[in-house]
Amino acid sequence: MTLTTHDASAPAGAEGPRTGVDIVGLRKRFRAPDGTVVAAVDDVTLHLPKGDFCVLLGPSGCGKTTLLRCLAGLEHPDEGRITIDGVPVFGPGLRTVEPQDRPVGMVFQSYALWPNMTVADNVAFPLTTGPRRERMPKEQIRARVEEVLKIMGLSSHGSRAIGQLSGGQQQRVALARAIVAGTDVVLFDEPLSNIDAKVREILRRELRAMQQDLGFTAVYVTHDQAEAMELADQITVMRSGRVMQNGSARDIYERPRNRYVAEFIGTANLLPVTSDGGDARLVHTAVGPVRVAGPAPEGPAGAARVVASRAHRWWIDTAERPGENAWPGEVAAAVFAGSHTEYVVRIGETSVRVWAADDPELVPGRKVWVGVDPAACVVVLDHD
Ligand SMILES: Nc1ncnc2c1ncn2[C@@H]1O[C@H](COP(=O)(O)OP(=O)(O)OP(=O)(O)O)[C@@H](O)[C@H]1O
Repeated sequence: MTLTTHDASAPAGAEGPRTGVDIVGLRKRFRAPDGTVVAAVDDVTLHLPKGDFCVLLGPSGCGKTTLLRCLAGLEHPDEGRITIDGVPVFGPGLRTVEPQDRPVGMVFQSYALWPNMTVADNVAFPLTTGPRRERMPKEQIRARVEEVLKIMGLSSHGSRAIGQLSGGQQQRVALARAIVAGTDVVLFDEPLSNIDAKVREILRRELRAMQQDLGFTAVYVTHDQAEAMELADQITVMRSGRVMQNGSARDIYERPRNRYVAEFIGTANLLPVTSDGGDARLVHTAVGPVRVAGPAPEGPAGAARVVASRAHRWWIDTAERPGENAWPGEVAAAVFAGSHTEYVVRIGETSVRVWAADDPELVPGRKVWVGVDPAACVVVLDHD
């Protein structure tokens, strides 16, 4: 990465082969104080394409930070291989490459800035320490620091002390420091979670624009699905150290692989499949047959499956509307959520959630018809 903006007119291949980050069979276990062993990263194989914004997403404890720290060299994996932009940094028979020698920048949740140094000195730090020390003359460092401070909107703050900045500004300094050395990969560990909601939104948009402009590969850890959806070219959903699904935000949202992914991202109705019958596109559930779309799900024959559909793809009507994927029901609850109202509707013993425009007639006890577009119904595995 250079600190000029990305030249979209450059001929294909002018930047060399597209590599990015390759992780193969990576494992990292920890021993807890009580002696139990935790598989924080459990046989992870993953390709993070060069120039993409890749998000590692999952609940607390799923291993996303440990995986990121393995990439940074801050954690020593037990097994596997890591290659960053064609450079093997960890693998069998390989001398482990130390964090400062890896071609990565890193931004932490806690900013990790030097409080006694000025903004400019913090940003210059990666250029004045480690192996680059001899290579860059002072004047060039000053010019480079000015360039990144400008990108981050901090041009007039170079001589300030860190303590004189707001949280959002401090994180901008940390971002500037991560990109100053021109590394092609920048690792982010929940960088916006200490920043208040409004500033977080702005920084998120700026970060995405800056990443696209400069063209670096971003690997970004978060537990916030909205943040993941907004930022990512590729989302990796993790659970208990393992990758549950890897794909674009749209893939993950519209074609979740299993119940876990469907429930972790967005609001889904999950109807257990009681039998497939003969037609892969018409499955049987407790509410009756459901017409579904999409490819047949992976997994062994006979594995438990559920039909997943998003709450906003359902409709609700006080008029009778019999037909395919339509059922009579009764409103059990209505919760006003601003942009929509969530109606909980009982269909026999089963409850579904329907997100629809607020309607004062739809009160608990009201008889209604609900239904869902078959194109919005996919069959997914009930378990991992
Ligand atoms: N140094 C350590 N010693 C022992 N166990 C650890 C250590 N670091 C992480 N773990 C355990 O490994 C698992 C994964 O932790 P990790 O911090 O990678 O998860 P995470 O998904 O990033 O969670 P969070 O969002 O809370 O940071 C957890 O069970 C955690 O308790």
